[in-house]
Amino acid sequence: MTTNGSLLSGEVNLMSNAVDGVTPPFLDLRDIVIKHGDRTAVDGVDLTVAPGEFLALLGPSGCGKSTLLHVLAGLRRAHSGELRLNGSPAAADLSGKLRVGYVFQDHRLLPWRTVAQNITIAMKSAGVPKDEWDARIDRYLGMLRVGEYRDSWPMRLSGGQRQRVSIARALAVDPDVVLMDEPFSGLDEVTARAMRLELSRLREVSSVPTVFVTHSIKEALFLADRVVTLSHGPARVLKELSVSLPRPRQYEDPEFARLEASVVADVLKEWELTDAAPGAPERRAS
Ligand SMILES: Nc1ncnc2c1ncn2[C@@H]1O[C@H](COP(=O)(O)OP(=O)(O)OP(=O)(O)O)[C@@H](O)[C@H]1O
Repeated sequence: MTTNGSLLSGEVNLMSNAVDGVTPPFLDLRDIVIKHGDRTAVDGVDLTVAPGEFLALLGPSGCGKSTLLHVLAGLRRAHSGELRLNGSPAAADLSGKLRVGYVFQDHRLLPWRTVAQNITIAMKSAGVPKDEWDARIDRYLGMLRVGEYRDSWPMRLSGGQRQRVSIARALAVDPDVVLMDEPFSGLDEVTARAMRLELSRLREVSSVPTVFVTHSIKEALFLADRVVTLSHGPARVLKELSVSLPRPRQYEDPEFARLEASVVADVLKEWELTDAAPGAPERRAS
């Protein structure tokens, strides 16, 4: 780590860099600090994502989850810290080093393009060969059960259907990593539950490493292999929890309820004790 806020850059080897049979994390972030101007948004976060892992980043509104995701997406540089990709040092700026499938809170489909055209635009900019476009559109829309809307305008779809299309668009670029920023928080609870189930089902056929940002404890426990709980802003890691319950998970399962209660106890204690407003410039002394 350099002292001027930027990181040492290095060759990025996207192939596995296993040493002595031990596969390194796909992504390995150490002591990452991210600032907006002179305000610290992420304050020394350590985070790993294993190959094929579904990781949930759980934190309260404004704590810095999206900011962290933006660094993973290569949209923003870390101020300081160490970042590794498959065991090899990577620069603070991941831009162009990973093919990212990004799913936003809102669908971000262009209303003047059909569903298929929206997906085509993403594939084109990701460099997917043209002769694969049609097959991929059919495959991923089919996988998300919205194949019949291939040639529809986004405005003809429900909110849940639009989010299905935006997930299909993210997968169609054959991403190295999928980043999802509260993709179901704009949906009603019934639709959100259906979408979580859909995503859980998708994991059976797709093992792209995924980082899923949420402030919903239920959602994190329903979906993730591992839940990383963040503090009030500026974000610090409070706790990590591996979730080994079989899928699809049941909210009413006593073990699910027990895990939920333990996370609630952890986060409420921290979040309630923090009287600083979200995004306050400095973290509380602990
Ligand atoms: N471009 C920016 N310039 C200045 N401050 C910013 C910028 N983007 C975010 N922030 C601030 O950084 C802090 C973290 O924001 P961020 O969007 O990462 O939080 P979040 O946990 O994703 O919030 P939410 O769950 O509400 O989406 C907030 O205080 C926010 O106001």
